[in-house]
Amino acid sequence: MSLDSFVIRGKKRASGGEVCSSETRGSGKKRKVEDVKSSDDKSQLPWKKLRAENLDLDYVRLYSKKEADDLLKELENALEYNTGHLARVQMFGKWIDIPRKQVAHGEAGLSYTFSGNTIPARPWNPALTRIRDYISSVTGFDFNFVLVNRYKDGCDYMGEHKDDEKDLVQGYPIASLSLGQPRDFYFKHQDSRGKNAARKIDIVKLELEHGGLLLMNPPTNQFWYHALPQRKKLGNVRINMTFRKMNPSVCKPVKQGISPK
Ligand SMILES: O=C(O)CCC(=O)C(=O)O
Ligand SMILES: [Fe+2]
Repeated sequence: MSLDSFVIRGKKRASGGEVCSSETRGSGKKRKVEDVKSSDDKSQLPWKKLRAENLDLDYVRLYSKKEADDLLKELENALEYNTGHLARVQMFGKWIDIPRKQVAHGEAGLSYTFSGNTIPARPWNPALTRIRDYISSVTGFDFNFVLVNRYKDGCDYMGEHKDDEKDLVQGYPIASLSLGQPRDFYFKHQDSRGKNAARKIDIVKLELEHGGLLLMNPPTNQFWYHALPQRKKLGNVRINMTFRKMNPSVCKPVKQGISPK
């Protein structure tokens, strides 16, 4: 893969669509991308390293087109997504339907709390287990939880957020595998958000390809927000899986029927 397909340089991309009002654009400056030496312990894959202040990412095209096509098909058949209250989040005190579909799988008893909601892990299925184990073998990190997001087309999106919740093991990478429609993805430093930003720090943009694996290494999620913006002209499905290491719940289960003293 060429460096140019990793770093989004221009405002408009060939695959880009209608510009949405919430879209954020960077300076378009090319950032430094280093090849990781083949002696690196992340296997012999052609990883690309992307660095900025307190941002540390690794990216590789993990699956071939044929492998990624087959996996996407398998997951489309195997996965069922959350509905009802599990498909809602709280934004500025209001409950809204998430603009995509979502489900979590993982070890029994694990759950993920974010934006006012708690998503319980369903058991691992064969496809997710295979993908998890392959990612562990090439990264050297093990994961006990995966959050799956399905974007039916370019209208579905994920807003700016940091994956820094308390139930994540601190100092551990998050491995994000994408299948289907390639989509733009960006990182914005917390000090450079909003009109009254304290600093001006370039946005880091990349394209997440079919079969592409992005490792978000610490301390990235402490300092940088990330988002998958709308691209309304894109019509195809995309599935993203973020493999995570979660702490087992530290809270004791609530006893039913006993009122607090
Ligand atoms: O779909 C994506 O690539 C973004 C996923 C993500 O940021 C998340 O699940 O926290
Ligand atoms: Fe995220």
